[in-house]
Amino acid sequence: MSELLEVSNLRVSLGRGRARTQILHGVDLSVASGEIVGLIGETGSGKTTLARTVLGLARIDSGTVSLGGTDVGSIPGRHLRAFRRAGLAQYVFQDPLQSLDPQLTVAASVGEGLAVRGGLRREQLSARMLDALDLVGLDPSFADRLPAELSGGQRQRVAIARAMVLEPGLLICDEPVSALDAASRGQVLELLAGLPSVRELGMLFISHDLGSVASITDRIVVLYRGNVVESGSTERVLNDPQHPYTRLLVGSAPTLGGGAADRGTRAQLRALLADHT
Ligand SMILES: Nc1ncnc2c1ncn2[C@@H]1O[C@H](COP(=O)(O)OP(=O)(O)OP(=O)(O)O)[C@@H](O)[C@H]1O
Repeated sequence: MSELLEVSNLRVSLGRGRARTQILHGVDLSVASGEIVGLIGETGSGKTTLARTVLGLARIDSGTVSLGGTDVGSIPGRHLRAFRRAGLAQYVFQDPLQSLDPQLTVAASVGEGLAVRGGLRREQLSARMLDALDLVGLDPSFADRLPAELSGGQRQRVAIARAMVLEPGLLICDEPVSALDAASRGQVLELLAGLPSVRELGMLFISHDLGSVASITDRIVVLYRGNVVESGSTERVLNDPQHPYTRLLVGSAPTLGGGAADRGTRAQLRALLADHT
């Protein structure tokens, strides 16, 4: 497996003037083609900021982000749009309605990125769009529907098709199943888990839900207040967490044997955490 994404000692600040705050404090992370890496951490730990930086949407203070061999931080501002349009990394949001225009049919939504990129004839565009629908398990009859006519799970499939049609090397999924009901959640997770074996793809899977993370990732990176406090194989991190914060997360996860850490234990871990950060 070759490294697709290589993040090294990344520091990023957000906000302006006096409100400017450092969010990422020297983050290291990599994703190889063919693997699914889970990025976990509580609200505000910097997961989305990291994802946005990879997409060229946040300015880098120092450190590097290399995506498919391109140094994202050194792309001149005037070329960033072209970089994003090339679609080497694609983003799947928690709420598919964020990426789907309610006025556009499924066909128009899925084909939009390709149309903007240009260079394809109408029939080629249509064939690629149908191919992407097939990839996510939707038959051609969905092409003429509007988002309002779809279930939550079907909408998320369309959002995934819209990303995959651009043949990205990296798919960043930010809480992709947390807005779905339990049945659709399982189906969409199964779909995502299978993508790297049918397309040349690496995936960064961001989630609070350790149950989902456990079911589809190869490796896990744990982010705490903008620092990577632990990383390793999914099995090792979940079965033998080393850092107190990871122990707290794993112990509190209902889907992993729920609340294994009782209140007393959590209080102890929180105290430990205070010493470790
Ligand atoms: N534009 C901004 N200006 C200043 N601070 C910001 C800005 N956007 C986000 N932040 C802050 O950066 C921190 C990290 O936010 P981020 O969204 O990356 O966290 P997260 O781990 O993805 O959280 P969540 O799980 O809730 O999505 C938070 O404290 C947030 O308040």
